[in-house]
Amino acid sequence: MALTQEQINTIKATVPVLEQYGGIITTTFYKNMLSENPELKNVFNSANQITGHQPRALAQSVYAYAANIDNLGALSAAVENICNKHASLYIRPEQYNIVGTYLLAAMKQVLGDALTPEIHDAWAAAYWQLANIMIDREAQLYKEGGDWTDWKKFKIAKKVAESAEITSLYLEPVENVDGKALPPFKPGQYISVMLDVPNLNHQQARQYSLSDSPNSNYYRISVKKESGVNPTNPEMKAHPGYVSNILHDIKKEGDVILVSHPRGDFFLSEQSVEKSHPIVLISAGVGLTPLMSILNTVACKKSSAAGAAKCPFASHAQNSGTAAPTGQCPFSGKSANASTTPHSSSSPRKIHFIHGTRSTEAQAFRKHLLALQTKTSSSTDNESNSQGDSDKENEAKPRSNLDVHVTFFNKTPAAGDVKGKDYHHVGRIDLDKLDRDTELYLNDPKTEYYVCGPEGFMTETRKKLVQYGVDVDRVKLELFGTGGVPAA
Ligand SMILES: NC(=O)C1=CN([C@@H]2O[C@H](COP(=O)(O)OP(=O)(O)OC[C@H]3O[C@@H](n4cnc5c(N)ncnc54)[C@H](OP(=O)(O)O)[C@@H]3O)[C@@H](O)[C@H]2O)C=CC1
Repeated sequence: MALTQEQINTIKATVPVLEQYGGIITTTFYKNMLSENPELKNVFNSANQITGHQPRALAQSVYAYAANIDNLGALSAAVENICNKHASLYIRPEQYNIVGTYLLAAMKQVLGDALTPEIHDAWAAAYWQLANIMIDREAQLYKEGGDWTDWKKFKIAKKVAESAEITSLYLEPVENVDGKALPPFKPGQYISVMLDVPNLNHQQARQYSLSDSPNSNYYRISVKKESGVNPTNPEMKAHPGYVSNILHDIKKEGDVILVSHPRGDFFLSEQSVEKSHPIVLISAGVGLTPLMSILNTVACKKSSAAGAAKCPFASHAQNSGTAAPTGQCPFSGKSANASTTPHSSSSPRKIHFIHGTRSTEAQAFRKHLLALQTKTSSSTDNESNSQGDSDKENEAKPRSNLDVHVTFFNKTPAAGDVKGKDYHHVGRIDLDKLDRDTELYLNDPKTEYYVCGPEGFMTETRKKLVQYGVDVDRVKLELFGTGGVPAA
């Protein structure tokens, strides 16, 4: 039911209180709810409880809700982000009862008599207004997921080290009994992975971006091993990294884990895959994972349009070792031989992959990225290249209607790294160091920018692009770690 004007006024009047006490309220809320409902510890991220990230993110969301209570449209992107995350955790409508009860009780506990019955009732109505919007959206997402309605068992078919700290896991469904292909996903989306965490005596779920283009046989995630925790040492409780360390150190090829349906509101749309405007993919650290999926998907699509017999770019064709799908452009599900895009005769589509890392050894997918750049560079179209790639990589060289350009920022290049090849700029990513027209494609009013990495990096990058004159709608940030509400 819609709020009355009086309730809206009451909620708005509490904005300054939330600014001051929001963090204490949400910390109290999580503490009480999780101690009295321990089964919910499987759902909430324990590391984020310890670091305080989760209460902070919720406080930020509650504050944003109150501030926009008379302009809910301003929250739709954040709501979509959170609903996708909820759906990837199989949150159910009945869990909204528990959350609502404990949230209002925490307000009472922290604010005492200042929470008058009138304010309490206004907040109860506001809570259920939002909860119902979210329950409806999540029901829709579950429906779109078809018969995949709960966690599914997947086997770790293969583990591949991509850098000193990032390892890819190729996940194949165990229960694919009816021979159905894996449902496709949109490049940029993530799955949740659920594991037992022996230290905590409960399960934990984490979201990981899918890092390869969609295909019918497996999902690939590429996981950074978060430092500072030893999953076999029960003393090491107060540090993030429970799940990533188990995936790196304990889970082996052949082991089975639980996986959710792909979700997420950060993706390259099918229309954008088909179009020809430039794309700039900007990542820091392990934030490159969803952008690898976007890159490989566009590369696959373009190679299929150019008539390559099979997709030569994505890992399912190059190095997975898992059952490789044959001759399929997986995003479209059409034969790779079919010339499907309207752009095959136009100039190559430009993609610039800009990536920043702390060091050379932290750089994942470097060989793949450089090979893709060489193979697609417009000047080397179907000619032998001069960068000395392996025979296997040259074998796969398609006719190129794609022009991939790669720029590495590296804070500490290794001895022997060659500037211009192994790295291009020393330091953190700095867009001012790039040419506005030939590297950022600011001269094309349709260029899209996809940004993923630490939150400060994403918001600073967006700010900079907007300063350059880019319309904010063309800058997409992956905000799943922030509940969709980034710091300003
Ligand atoms: N799908 C997704 O949404 C994913 C999101 N992420 C996000 O990526 C982040 C972590 O990635 P991780 O590899 O651990 O990152 P790191 O802490 O290793 O940082 C990676 C690089 O980013 C640089 N960096 C950090 N902050 C900024 C900034 N404000 N401006 C420019 N450069 C910056 C770092 O520089 P320096 O060393 O100087 O700090 C470093 O070179 C997490 O916040 C995670 O939420 C990661 C994976 C997937």
